[in-house]
Amino acid sequence: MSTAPQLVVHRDKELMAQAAAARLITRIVDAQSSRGEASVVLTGGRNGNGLLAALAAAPARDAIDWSRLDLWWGDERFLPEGDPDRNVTQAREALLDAVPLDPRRVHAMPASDGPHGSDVEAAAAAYAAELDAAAGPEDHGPVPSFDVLMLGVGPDTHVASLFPELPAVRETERTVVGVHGAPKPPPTRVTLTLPAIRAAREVWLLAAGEDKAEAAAIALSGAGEIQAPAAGAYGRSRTLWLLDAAAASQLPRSLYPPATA
Ligand SMILES: O=C1O[C@H](COP(=O)(O)O)[C@@H](O)[C@H](O)[C@H]1O
Repeated sequence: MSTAPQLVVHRDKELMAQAAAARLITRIVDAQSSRGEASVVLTGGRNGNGLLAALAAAPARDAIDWSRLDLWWGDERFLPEGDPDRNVTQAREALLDAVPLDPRRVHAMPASDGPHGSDVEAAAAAYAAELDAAAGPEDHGPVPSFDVLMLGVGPDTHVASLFPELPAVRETERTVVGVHGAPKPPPTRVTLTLPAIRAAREVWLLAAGEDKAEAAAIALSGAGEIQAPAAGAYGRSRTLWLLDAAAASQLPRSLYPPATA
């Protein structure tokens, strides 16, 4: 069942990143208090990395028990380990290297020079198997019920590496697939599919900057998920769009909240 998107609009991208980081800290701490652990799916891109940098700078980050946090990725650029364009490399730089995570709980997607070599389908299948192994009987299928799954929204409405009209966004069975011919470099990627994304309790879509305004307006105005993948990303309990004023500037009046914070 889809949850209707809720919108929060902040003054600018810096404030959006700080507020989203504060929100994430609270969500992780709450999950760890009630279940003893938490799981979060990270996104790449400017907004996702901005959030991680804000989290690194937030004194309240110490409220998180980093050793009881599972980190997963929504997508990865299929490049060699340590490549500066890999989402995990950027996340390590922005935050992960500065906090005491349990390395066994950091579930990076395979690199193109890893055990599967350049076989992106094998890499995707391996990540799907890792997710399946982490899912428990209380989960709703072969993917854990992530507490929060974050997605940066691309200017073309892509989320994770689900680009408009490409086969990956049409996938209804597999939880992770290889992507060929992505319009944004690099062309070869690994991505969670929409069914895997929808296993999350909460899905947060991040959109800051003028170049995201059209995408946000299209995705939030009833577009189909094949043409606008962001429109198909929702969580089981909550779907939250975190925007800055520039990204919200083309939203229809009926959607735009009365006040910005
Ligand atoms: O390539 C990617 O792009 C999107 C959006 O990135 P942005 O820089 O336009 O915010 C990102 O969500 C995805 O994880 C990444 O691989």
